[in-house]
Amino acid sequence: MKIAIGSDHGGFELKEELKKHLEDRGIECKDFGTYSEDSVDYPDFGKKVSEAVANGELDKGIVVCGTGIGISIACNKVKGIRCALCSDTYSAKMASMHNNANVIALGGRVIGKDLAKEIVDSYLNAEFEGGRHERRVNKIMDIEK
Ligand SMILES: O=C(CO)[C@H](O)[C@H](O)COP(=O)(O)O
Repeated sequence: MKIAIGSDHGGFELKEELKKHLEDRGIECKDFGTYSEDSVDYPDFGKKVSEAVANGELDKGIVVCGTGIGISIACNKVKGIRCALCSDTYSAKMASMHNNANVIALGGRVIGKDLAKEIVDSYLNAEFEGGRHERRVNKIMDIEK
């Protein structure tokens, strides 16, 4: 599995932590920036990560801004993206099992790094259940048409 990862300045520190965590787990990452704590605009990075997932270059995405809210909104504007803002491990697991989320967003100013790593692991370790959830996800995707 290959992961696209990106953040703004508010999520930079957590993004770096998560990148290291994924690499330690042997999961390949492509970092779409930002690459410092200099102030930037989160839609630019949500768009880059989401386009890479939507076009199939990478399998899933992880995005971080200060709250996770702005970057998740931006990601969900990209066709084919289902981005879930997660602040707990149960939601992260369900984002995968029920919603087939292909990107998760985290708030670098909201959650600590250890919880963030557990959230990422819960998301990546879970699989989409399909069945009734597939029908509902298809209805979400139909809204884009
Ligand atoms: O959380 C965010 C968007 O939802 C941003 O990271 C936050 O708005 C950036 O704020 P500032 O420019 O004051 O650092």
